[in-house]
Amino acid sequence: MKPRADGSIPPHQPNCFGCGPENAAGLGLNMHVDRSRVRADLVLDHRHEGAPGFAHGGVVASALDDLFGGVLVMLGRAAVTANLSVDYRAPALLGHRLRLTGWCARSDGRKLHLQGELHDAETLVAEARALFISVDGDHFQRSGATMPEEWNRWLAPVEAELPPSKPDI
Ligand SMILES: CCCCCCCCCCCCCCCC(=O)SCCNC(=O)CCNC(=O)[C@H](O)C(C)(C)COP(=O)(O)OP(=O)(O)OC[C@H]1O[C@@H](n2cnc3c(N)ncnc32)[C@H](O)[C@@H]1OP(=O)(O)O
Repeated sequence: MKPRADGSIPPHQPNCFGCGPENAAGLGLNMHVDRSRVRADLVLDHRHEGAPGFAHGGVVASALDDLFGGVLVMLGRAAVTANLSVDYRAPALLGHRLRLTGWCARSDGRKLHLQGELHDAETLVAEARALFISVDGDHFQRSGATMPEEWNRWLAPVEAELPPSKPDI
């Protein structure tokens, strides 16, 4: 799996909660590569509500987690979330166009240190840091589900160091 020629990132799989077009309960993220970052717009609605008019914090975390899954596609690394930390800076308002941005801050063997932000126009709504750990095909075989064909090309262990993304572009 890799970004398409136009920079858009294909869904992880059709039923992915974050980006799968066939998941009626999903967030429907459409991600794309912008230089060394991944971006996506997100509009949340009453299905995602916590306090009245505000998005549930877990939904915000899910969106950032799946965005990091888009960074994996950009990097060409199969990995899973080991740790996800979110700082909520302002309420995420339902019906607003929110912008997600994610990038790889650094890597260390199997460890990928990813960072992301959620903005509402100029307002910083949330920022996240995550540790992802590279995995191979055996990790995903544990579910017993059929893997998408294109995942097979991803699922070789990768130990090589990745260059850090550029400081801020
Ligand atoms: C073809 C396309 C394929 C696409 C493929 C893409 C992926 C797929 C996308 C699906 C869409 C994405 C959506 C968003 C991403 C999810 O949502 S992923 C789902 C949520 N995450 C999980 O289910 C992961 C569950 N956890 C695990 O399976 C295992 O704990 C892990 C993370 C694989 C690590 O286990 P392990 O391989 O046995 O490694 P382990 O030796 O424990 O740790 C390795 C190193 O990491 C450190 N470490 C591990 N966990 C932690 C932690 N929580 N905190 C700090 N350090 C830690 C260890 O200390 C160790 O450090 P060193 O001793 O080497 O210095």
